[in-house]
Amino acid sequence: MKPAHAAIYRYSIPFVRPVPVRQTSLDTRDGLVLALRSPDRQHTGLGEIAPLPGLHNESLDEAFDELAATLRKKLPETGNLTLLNVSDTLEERLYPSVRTGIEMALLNLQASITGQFPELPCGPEPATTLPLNALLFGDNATVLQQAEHFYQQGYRTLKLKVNALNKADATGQIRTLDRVFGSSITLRLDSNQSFDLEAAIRFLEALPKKRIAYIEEPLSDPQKIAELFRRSGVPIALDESLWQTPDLRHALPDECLGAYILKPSRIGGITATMKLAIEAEAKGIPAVISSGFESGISLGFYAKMASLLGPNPTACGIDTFRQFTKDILITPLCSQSGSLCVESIWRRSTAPDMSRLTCIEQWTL
Ligand SMILES: O=C(O)CCC(=O)c1ccccc1C(=O)O
Ligand SMILES: [Mg+2]
Repeated sequence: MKPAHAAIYRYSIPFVRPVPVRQTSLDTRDGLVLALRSPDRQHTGLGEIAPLPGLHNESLDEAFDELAATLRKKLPETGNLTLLNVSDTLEERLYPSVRTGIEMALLNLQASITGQFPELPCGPEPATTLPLNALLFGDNATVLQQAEHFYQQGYRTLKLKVNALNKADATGQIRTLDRVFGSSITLRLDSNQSFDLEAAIRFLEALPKKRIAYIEEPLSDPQKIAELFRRSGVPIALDESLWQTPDLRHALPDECLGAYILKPSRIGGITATMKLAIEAEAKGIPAVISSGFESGISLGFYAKMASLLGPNPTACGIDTFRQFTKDILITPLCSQSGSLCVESIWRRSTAPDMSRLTCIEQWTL
């Protein structure tokens, strides 16, 4: 299989409301879509390259330059691609967002040609539906309103953004959610490395701990994660640490780890993410496929990835499609009873509304 034509498109989608990332907040999501086409142009494979300010180090322009340079050097002839070998077809030093987009496009092109998405070699039975965690952020009234809305829709896993700077609000929000929904929900917290150790301990001590599955990246100094677990008993999920300090996970006792949060475009590709997911599950740690506010093109693909991990997946962090006023797909993604139907969501993700994409460069490879 060898792509013969390539095109790079650009998109810009407004968020429904400003989305907080690290120190700032964003009004629009900007990204690139790579389309690889077969020699007869009958088949197209799409991949998305969308570094997020505050999450990625590379800018969109830097990603574009590297992507264009990679395409100019020609993509290699490839045999039977799987999620575990697609990475071998590319050179090692690529930005994580660029690697993810090219791997996604190659796998989607092969899936279009063969008529089916490649399964994992010797993998478990795939899931057909995928539960999601609803994302909660904002002031007290907004968080409760959102939680009630999602609960009515069928969501049972809620992920709340908490920040050391307004921990009193977060504490109140979590206690309210516990009082209103009790044991019918599971709460996940994400502090994006905002607490120091002592503040995190005090924060967690004041919470209904039995309701909390884990806290993602509680500490500005992740080296103290084991101590935080020892002193609080709350399992810790790794997100930023997985790429900032990749060896840290091996130094932590398995029982302290609540999950690996896996954002392919930040981890550095489809293969790298699947390998980490398989590592986590082998240790009995949930692998939560998550996203960095990418478009439906990535989210449909990530749904496929998550489904390949087994028939009973943990709730995924790809509910972010609802943060867009209008996605770039012909048929936007939607959930049913708080879950995604994997096959139909992936099919939707392969059909963009071309009027929302601007072509910026194309090649015959
Ligand atoms: O995991 C989810 O449910 C949504 C994704 C999410 O929270 C996120 C989105 C963009 C940047 C960082 C993060 C994060 O998990 O920290
Ligand atoms: Mg996180």
